[in-house]
Amino acid sequence: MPDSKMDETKKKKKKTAECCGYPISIFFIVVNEFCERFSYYGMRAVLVLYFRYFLLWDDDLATSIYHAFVALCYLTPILGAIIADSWLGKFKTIIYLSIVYAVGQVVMAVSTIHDITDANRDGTPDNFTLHIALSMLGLVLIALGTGGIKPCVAAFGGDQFQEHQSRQLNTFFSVFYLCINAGSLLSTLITPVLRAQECGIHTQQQCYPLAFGVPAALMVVSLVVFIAGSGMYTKTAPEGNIMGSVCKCIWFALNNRFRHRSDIYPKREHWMDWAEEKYDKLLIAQIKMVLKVLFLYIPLPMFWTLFDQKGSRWTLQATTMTGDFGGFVLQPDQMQTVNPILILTLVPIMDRIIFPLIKKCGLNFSPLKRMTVGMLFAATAFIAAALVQMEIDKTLPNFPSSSESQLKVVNMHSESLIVTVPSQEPLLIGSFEVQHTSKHTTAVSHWCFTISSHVVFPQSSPDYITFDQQDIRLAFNTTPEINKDLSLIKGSRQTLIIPSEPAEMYLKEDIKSKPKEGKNAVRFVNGWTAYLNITNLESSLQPSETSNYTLVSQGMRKFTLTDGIQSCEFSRKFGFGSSYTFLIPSDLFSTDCESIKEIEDMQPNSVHMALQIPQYFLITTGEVMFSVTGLQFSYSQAPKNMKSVLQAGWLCTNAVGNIIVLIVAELGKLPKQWAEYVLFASLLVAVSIIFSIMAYFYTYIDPAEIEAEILKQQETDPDKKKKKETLEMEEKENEQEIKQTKI
Ligand SMILES: C[C@H](N)C(=O)N[C@@H](CC(=O)O)C(=O)O
Repeated sequence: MPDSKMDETKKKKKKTAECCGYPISIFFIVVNEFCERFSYYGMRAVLVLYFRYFLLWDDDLATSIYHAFVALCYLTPILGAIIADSWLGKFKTIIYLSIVYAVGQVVMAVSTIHDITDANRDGTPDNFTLHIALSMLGLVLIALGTGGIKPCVAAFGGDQFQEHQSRQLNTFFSVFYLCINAGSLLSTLITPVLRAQECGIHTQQQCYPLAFGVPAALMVVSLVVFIAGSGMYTKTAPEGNIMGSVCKCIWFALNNRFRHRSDIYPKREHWMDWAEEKYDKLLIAQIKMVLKVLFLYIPLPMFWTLFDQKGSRWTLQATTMTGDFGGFVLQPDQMQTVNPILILTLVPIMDRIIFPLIKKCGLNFSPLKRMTVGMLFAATAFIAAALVQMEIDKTLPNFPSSSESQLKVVNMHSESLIVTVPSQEPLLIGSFEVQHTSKHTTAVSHWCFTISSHVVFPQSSPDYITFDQQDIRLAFNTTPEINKDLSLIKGSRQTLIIPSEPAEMYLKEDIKSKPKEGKNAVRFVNGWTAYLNITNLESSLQPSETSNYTLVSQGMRKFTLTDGIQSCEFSRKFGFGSSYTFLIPSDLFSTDCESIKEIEDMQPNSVHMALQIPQYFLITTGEVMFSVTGLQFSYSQAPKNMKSVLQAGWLCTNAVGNIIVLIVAELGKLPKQWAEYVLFASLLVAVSIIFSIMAYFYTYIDPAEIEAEILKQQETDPDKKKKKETLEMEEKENEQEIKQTKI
């Protein structure tokens, strides 16, 4: 069937398939967008944690790859726009690229199954290279898919409406944006919960396969829903390679200008006017409009640089905070849901109340002014993030620098000990065994089997003595006196365990950074006379032995201790990000585990995640003013046939923003995280000042009006054909000149 006939048939179908004035096909597109955004944001919500804790990359690498991925997602729309406009049309482009997208999500989910390479069944993958390769392949396919379909889906939705449905068309775009945020909200809530589950074939680990698998399934659903609506869509044929024409026209203008660089040629008003010899006045005027807007876009990436750090730096910040909201516990990666929640509430509030109110006050809050204010809001969000970071830093332990070592002493011996530490007063270390007596209260307070914070060491953190030399000698007042030479590890925290037999004292390395994902690190020192099995520990503990740290989640945790004959249960409630050493006494079973004592190696996170809400509020207000306005501005200032070109250009500002994060984070490595936040805020303030100056000189246009005027002029322009002929003649003359010069 010829194309025109096919379109007619579709339109006829569409007329019958309407509901409340809307084409029914819109339902499929809106549901498709909801599922696709669920898939994209769900995967993105757990991505940085997957890099950090599954692939074991450090914060900087995890953040860099995350932003490189987001940048790629916003670069590929150009490709999608070209494919749709000049080759496949929107419908086929959406289908083919959605298949690529779904395959990418499945590959990504497979890459997170630790069991596929965990031959020794220790819970960690044996072949990280395979997992990295698979996940990178998955991410490239996802970026190609999500970015490729992005400029097509909304436009395809718009194509479904007929001229008399312009009111419904506007509502469609609002509903479309709400669907994006509803999908984002649900997935950002759900996928972190799925990730926090434990699953696995050989060992139980964080359930990344489920957290990535559900978004993959949603992408398949999205594709199926889109195909299901196939019979109802209005499918417009590809319009031709508009991007290609634009590039050729610009290239010709530049070339022609260069050839006529001599002063003998009269100047033209605009450098694009040098394309007049060959190209339509209309196309030239359209390109001028687009270039004017693209020029304004130059400072915009800085906004996205800050905006997209919600998913990386801010999520990592949340892992050092507490998410206990009383009735429920929020995971660090779930904090990102605050953004879509606020979007769903702020968009109507801004549109219905704030902007009309500003208009009523007689203020001209033009789109470009709104965007400038949006940038300033984003900058203040980062100042808020810096203030929160300063609060967090106050609660972080005083970790040793790379030239220092820290030491703590645990006395499991039955007597108090006096230890002489280099360049310190002799210290009394109360015995763990005699702790319930008042024997040791003279030198130390409370249950002090470690060197107490009450003994003043100006340079040490609580319970740790900090040394700036590696080799130290400790002297203990035992008979005969024990002298212990220790070689401390630089930049590390260690505990000297003095067992019931002091001569067998040994060093054990302590945790030296906050436990991952807001979990708690716990270990046990066995003061019981026989070996002990403890739930959650990898192996049984020999007498006087200290276990390695094991990670436990927030909440009430129960440990069962057994020596094979007797057993008892020990329960404790944990917060976020703490670390404890539990000391098991020799009267363990007679006290039913109650005599177990704890040393706090690291205090739990105490700064509440709710403190991140102001920064989320500020950045989302910025987003509504900047992003939503920017989209409308790009649409309203673009000529009819170049709306997708400008959309792709707009999305590109987001890509560049993410590339800037990579560069600034790598080049400007600042020792303090709060300083990096302040740096980003300052950069955005500087950029928003530049943007406001550029905006001041911008004149708003009505592209349709300009286009209509040019078309009218062209109709009465007899020179048009003549100009083309002159140009061809000139070109021939030039070629001949070149040939003659060569001869
Ligand atoms: C979830 C965000 N608040 C949002 O609305 N994002 C939009 C715009 C964008 O980031 O490109 C989307 O995902 O399309």
